[in-house]
Amino acid sequence: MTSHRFQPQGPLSGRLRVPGDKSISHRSIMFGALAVGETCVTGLLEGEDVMATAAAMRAMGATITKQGDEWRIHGVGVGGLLQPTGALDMGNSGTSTRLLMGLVASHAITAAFTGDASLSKRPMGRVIEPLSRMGASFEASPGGTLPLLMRGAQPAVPIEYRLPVASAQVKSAVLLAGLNTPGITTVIEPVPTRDHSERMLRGFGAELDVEEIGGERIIRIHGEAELKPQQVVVPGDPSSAAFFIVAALITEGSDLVIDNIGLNPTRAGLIEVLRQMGGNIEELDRREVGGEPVADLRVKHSALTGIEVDPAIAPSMIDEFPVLFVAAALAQGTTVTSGLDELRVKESDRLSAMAAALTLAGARVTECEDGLVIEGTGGEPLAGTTGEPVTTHLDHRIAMSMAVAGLASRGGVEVDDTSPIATSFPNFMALLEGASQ
Ligand SMILES: O=C(O)C1=C[C@@H](OP(=O)(O)O)[C@@H](O)[C@H](O)C1
Ligand SMILES: C=C(OP(=O)(O)O)C(=O)O
Repeated sequence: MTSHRFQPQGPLSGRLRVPGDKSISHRSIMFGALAVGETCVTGLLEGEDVMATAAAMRAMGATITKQGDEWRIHGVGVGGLLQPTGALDMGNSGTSTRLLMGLVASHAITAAFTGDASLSKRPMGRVIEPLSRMGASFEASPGGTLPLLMRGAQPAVPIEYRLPVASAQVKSAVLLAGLNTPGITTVIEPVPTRDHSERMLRGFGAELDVEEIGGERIIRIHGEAELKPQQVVVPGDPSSAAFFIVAALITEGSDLVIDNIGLNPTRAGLIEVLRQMGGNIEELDRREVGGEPVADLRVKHSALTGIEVDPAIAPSMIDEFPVLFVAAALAQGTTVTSGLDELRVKESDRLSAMAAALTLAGARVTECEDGLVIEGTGGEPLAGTTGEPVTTHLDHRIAMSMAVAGLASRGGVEVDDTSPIATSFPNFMALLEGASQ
């Protein structure tokens, strides 16, 4: 555990660049490892979560190396994954676990999945259920958690699966299992979630179609696919940029440009909500990078007003709520959020963790069953923590959100453990320090 006190540090200005998108980075390694030939990836996020995916794909036969700024992946072909000799250690990463369980489900592989204390509490029943229907079998810990052992099915059975939770990880697990399954595997998504798997699988040459009927998305993947190696350019992660967007909005005098941010509509909910609150966020040089819309964002200090956040927007900003709560704590008036049950099953219970942390830092927060209600200060800094530090519960987003709260406090915010930040944003502390110089 490495504790740190985050202090007010003056306006954020100049330009900065955050690391590559975590979701796209995981997928570029997985899909590269299933293509025949060499995939090259630039802008890959070198965080611990993505490295857990890389280690697992190596353990199942792929060759993954870094030369200069470029990652090169020699794939084994769909159906060609090898039996790993040891357990696959997923660290802190839900995305690695659920997507790789999907891949293993349609290979003749038996694999043990393990993870850290946070990941070992997270629900895997949501992927065990559809993957069992496809023929895989499981021995999981009580409650459907890690560690677990799974046996893939060869051949697997194609299914039509309606997602019971809005989850891109569950959607992707079924689609990835479908890659090596004869016939057509169908996922019905009542509420759209991030669509990187669909975009990238198409880019790698899979036959995948998406039909929209009455707001639902019906995604069909043709099995026994052949993936072709690609040149992937990973855009900057909007979920990482979120910390700097909020930091600039709530710190007086700030005028910051964050370069090269992915603005896929299934990820851009936070920007919309912050604009509704009065945030001044300008998109510069909108363009396309690696098949994703991208822009540089210019963010200026703004007087924010509390709002009622429409729960329908939640899937497009699911990882950004912790830092939105910080913005709300500094806004004028009340912010009400609801429909956020999924936040209770992330790296931590993010509703209770943020309610406790913000309260300790002097904010006025009420925790409800499926959201938080926050009375903002109207721009006045929070008091900050005095005695005990805030608890991050092995959750990178709690640590970074409370770092941002520290900037907008009188006495600073003490965070008990900054080490989880390395899972998604290894240079966060250095960038934060540099942004005010
Ligand atoms: O598919 C992905 O890359 C992700 C999906 C989301 O999880 P859920 O599918 O559990 O909502 C998100 O929270 C996670 O950080 C990354
Ligand atoms: C929920 C997250 O990641 P994962 O599910 O991959 O652990 C996150 O990065 O906020």
